[in-house]
Amino acid sequence: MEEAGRPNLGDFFPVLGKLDLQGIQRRNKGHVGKVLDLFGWVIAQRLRKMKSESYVSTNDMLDTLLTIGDDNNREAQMNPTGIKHLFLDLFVAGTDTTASSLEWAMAELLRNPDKLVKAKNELDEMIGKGNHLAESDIPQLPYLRAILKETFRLHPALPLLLPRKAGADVEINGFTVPKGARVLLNLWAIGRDPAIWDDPTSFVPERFLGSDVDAKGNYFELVTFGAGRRICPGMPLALRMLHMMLGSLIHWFDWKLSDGVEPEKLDMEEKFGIALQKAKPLLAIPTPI
Ligand code: HEM
Repeated sequence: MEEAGRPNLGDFFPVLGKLDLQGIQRRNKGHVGKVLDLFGWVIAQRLRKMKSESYVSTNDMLDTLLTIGDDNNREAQMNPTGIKHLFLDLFVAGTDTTASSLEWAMAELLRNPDKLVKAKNELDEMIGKGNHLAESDIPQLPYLRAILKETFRLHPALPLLLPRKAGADVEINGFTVPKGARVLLNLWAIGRDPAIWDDPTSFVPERFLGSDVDAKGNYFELVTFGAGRRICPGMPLALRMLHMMLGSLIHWFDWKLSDGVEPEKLDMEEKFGIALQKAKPLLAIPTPI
């Protein structure tokens, strides 16, 4: 992901694109090749196991896709090469985005201990100390949901979404976007626009309490996962995972920053790249409750 997000001269001067002067495409091919080899190995192992008579299906995603591949009556066919590339897509799109959103949420809570206490109290009240958080609890946890929305607003995992290309000349607000132009949507700036948000640089989950705004593509001020027919297909999984992981981290541990860092001094600098990551990884110490 880091390599793919490096500023590439070819993006600014398309005529230089094919020359790959910085070697970005060459290095990316190498990284992608390694990941594809790894998935290829996993698929080959599974196919070998599936041939054995004693094999009991796990019904996981790989088993399901391989079974679809065997079914000639289906319209959509999946062969191991297709599965390998599908896994690459999901792996690239789903790991850094989810991990960095969780890291930013934890960093904001450690920088704002009063919000952390509020989230902990909500979990204690709704789930009860010592009880595990379940997916079905998420609708009963408005403050936890508000924390994630506020994290998406300030720290969108893909701050410029994914690049688009105008299919035709389009006029928007008096500006002409010519056919073929690359269009980037600056979600980071929208999330901090004082014309839309009060006190935009502060972490205030409360702004989402009692508000209908969510990040599922219906409110253009918060399109963390994009919108429309190319909206992130991993959104339902990402939202479930993030609520479950963040809620469990808050519910099961007391947290403090390492090396005695004062909350207000926590470094929140961002690193340049496709995915918005913390420049300095968050160092925090959990104590089981
Ligand atoms: C916090 C977590 C995530 C965020 C913020 C996020 C955000 C996005 C965004 C903004 C897009 C581009 C949408 C557009 O073009 O308008 C996208 C595309 C995509 N995401 Fe996610 N995503 C996340 C997690 C995941 C997960 C967990 C998966 C899969 C396991 C996933 C799979 C994909 C794929 C395959 C695409 C490309 C879809 C296409 O080209 O049509 N994402 N995501």
